[in-house]
Amino acid sequence: MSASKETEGAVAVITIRNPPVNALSQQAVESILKVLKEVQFDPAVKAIVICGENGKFSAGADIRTFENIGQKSDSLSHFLEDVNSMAEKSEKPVIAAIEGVALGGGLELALGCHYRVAHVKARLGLTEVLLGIFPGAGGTQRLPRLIGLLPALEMITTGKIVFAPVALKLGLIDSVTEDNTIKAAIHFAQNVIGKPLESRRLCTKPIQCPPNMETIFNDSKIKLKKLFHGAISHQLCVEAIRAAVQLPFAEGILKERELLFSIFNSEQARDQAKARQYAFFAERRVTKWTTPSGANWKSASPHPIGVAAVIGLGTMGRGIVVCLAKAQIQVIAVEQDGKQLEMGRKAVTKILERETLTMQQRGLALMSDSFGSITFTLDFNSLKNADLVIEAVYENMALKKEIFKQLSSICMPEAFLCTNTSGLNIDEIASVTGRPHLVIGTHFFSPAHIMKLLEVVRGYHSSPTTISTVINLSKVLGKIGVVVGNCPSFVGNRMMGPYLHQAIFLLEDGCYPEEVDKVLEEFGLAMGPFRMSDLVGLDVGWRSRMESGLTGPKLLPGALVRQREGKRYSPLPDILCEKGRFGQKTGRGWYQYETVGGRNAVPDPWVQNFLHDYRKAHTIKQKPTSQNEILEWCLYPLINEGFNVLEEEIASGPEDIDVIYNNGYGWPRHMGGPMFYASMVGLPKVLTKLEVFYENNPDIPSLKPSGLLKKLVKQGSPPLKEWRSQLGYQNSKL
Ligand SMILES: CC/C=C\C=C\CC(=O)SCCNC(=O)CCNC(=O)[C@H](O)C(C)(C)COP(=O)(O)OP(=O)(O)OC[C@H]1O[C@@H](n2cnc3c(N)ncnc32)[C@H](O)[C@@H]1OP(=O)(O)O
Repeated sequence: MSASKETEGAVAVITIRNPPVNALSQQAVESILKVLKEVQFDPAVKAIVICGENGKFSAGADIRTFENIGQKSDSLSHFLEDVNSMAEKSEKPVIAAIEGVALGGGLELALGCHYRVAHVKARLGLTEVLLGIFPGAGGTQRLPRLIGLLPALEMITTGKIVFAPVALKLGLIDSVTEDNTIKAAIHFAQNVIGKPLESRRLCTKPIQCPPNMETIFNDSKIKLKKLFHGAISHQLCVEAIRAAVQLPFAEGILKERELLFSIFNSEQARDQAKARQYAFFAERRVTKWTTPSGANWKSASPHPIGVAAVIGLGTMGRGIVVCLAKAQIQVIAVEQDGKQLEMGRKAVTKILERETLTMQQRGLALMSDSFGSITFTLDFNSLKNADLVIEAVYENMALKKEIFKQLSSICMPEAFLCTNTSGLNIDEIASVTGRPHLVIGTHFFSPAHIMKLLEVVRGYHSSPTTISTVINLSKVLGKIGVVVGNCPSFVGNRMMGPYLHQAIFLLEDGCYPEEVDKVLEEFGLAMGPFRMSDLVGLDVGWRSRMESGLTGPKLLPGALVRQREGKRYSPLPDILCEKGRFGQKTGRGWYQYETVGGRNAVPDPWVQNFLHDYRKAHTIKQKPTSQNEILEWCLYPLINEGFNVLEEEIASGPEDIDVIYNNGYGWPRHMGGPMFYASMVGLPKVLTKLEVFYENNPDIPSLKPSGLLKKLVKQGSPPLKEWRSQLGYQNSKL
């Protein structure tokens, strides 16, 4: 961990060294300061270049040192600001040579420099807000002075990262190079030696402000509240930028410091920051997968995938084709039916056109011919050329088995066979092939080209190489792959089950869909259970319940309306479906919509009357339910199922579950994920509540507290990072 100096003629090159990402620890900043002082006083040095070792400028503060967030991170920011200020005041030109990343404190350091030269592929951003803090080393004061109020407001409040070409357009950097960045920066430095520096010092620059600033700040706060559901740091960013506009630079720096300090002083803001930092490391932790049999990320090497095939061009298949093509993988897209194939081709082309436009807007000159080529075909035999096949037909075991039987004989013997399913048994599908070790589940989330999560479902026979290949593929696709075990509905949907049932029981007991949704959305979930069900389509669950005989023609005669095999059952969603209310797709569901396919959910008086009549018909007494009761009643059973999933070794650690929920189910990152949330609430409290719920509702088995939860409480509720050791897995490094 150091910064070193070399000289190239009259130019001193300071290199930050702290592998793997040149994070700015206390020691690293001390070292930069020391070398910077040294070169300031060296008469032979006429200009200074600052760069990072191994193609990365700096990923900002060392997040690992934030563990006990408080004064320490606060003073680290002040310290970095001292360095920034020294660079800014230097009488010799200081040039940041940005390769790879300049993020958070890394970009703040670059803003203290007089000039910035970046490699064309470099990424720049003030990402602090995504870790629950905000730029505290002058970033909120310098960025608006450099690129203007509105772009700075957007970058700082959302943590948006821009590529060098966009940064150049914004005026964030002065030059872009496709060649050696350090050499380009040295050359740049040589050209500016002796030129006046006053106009290059951001601390002296006025901010160009539009006249309606107050409206801009207020609108921004409202927008951020909706977007980030009550996360405090985003709001504070706006206040810091307001200070940049209203105060002289030095006072603005003091205000920035005061606001940052307020995060460390508020328990709620501190918890949100802890949760976000946990979520960051949890995403890295899940790449180091393990299975109960002892296979792990180190024990297998992934195979590269040059050609991938997708079978079925419905909504999921189309999205999967798009993400493979975007990753420049050659795709064979197969359909059974000519009309479906044509519709699929058109839909994929349309999405890729939109993606091209977005890429261009983001400064990535990626034209459609830079996507992997796609062959649309009805010919199943073309699958013989694929390294990996993803079957994405609808959820029907017989159909999937039929397809896998064919794949087994058509595909290369070493080809990997994946099934995109949200809950079917992988082993049953693998059993019809002659290569169960190469079969694995890939549960994509809709829309597949956008959602980051991929549940990678290991079957009993899936080999470590197969797991490793698909996890690697998920990274290539820009997704986060989480390895999970094979059980009905896997991890995410399995935990959703009790949550959705609980929400529906609340309707029987006196709540309305909009009331329940409001509580969960205020908690931070992207969508409450009823809006989400309307989006997914109520018919999906209805079909599956009919299939399993819970409702419809297969229901055994004499079954009670509100009970199945002695367990509480609510027929409410079945009745809605019988009335043709499938959600957004029919314009009616738990809500009403302005049109068929509309998205704006409006409370429906029909639903209210229907619930009223239903309660009356079943003589259910309406119970008043507080917001807190709604929250606990819905979330604690979801968490409880998470503990069951851990106990059964379906997920290998709490981080896996949290990554799944943060990236696939709209869980608010500033709440860390359901398991992290449970650890913050306190396991004894969750357990006690579940015990009371179960005692009062013995006909709801999902309320029965999980054995693992009880065990952890009995052991004195160890911190989350120790739960893994209770499962026989290696200890978490978090
Ligand atoms: C002196 C401080 C003064 C002011 C304070 C300012 C506040 C901040 O700067 S907050 C930090 C802001 N920085 C970020 O948000 C960047 C976070 N990192 C990333 O986004 C990515 O890691 C990446 C830099 C884009 C690299 O991505 P990738 O190539 O996919 O590799 P990863 O697997 O993500 O990371 C590799 C390895 O590095 C660890 N790591 C990354 N960033 C940091 C960091 N800032 N601090 C500490 N460690 C970091 C990451 O955990 C990985 O470690 P493993 O042990 O291999 O898992």
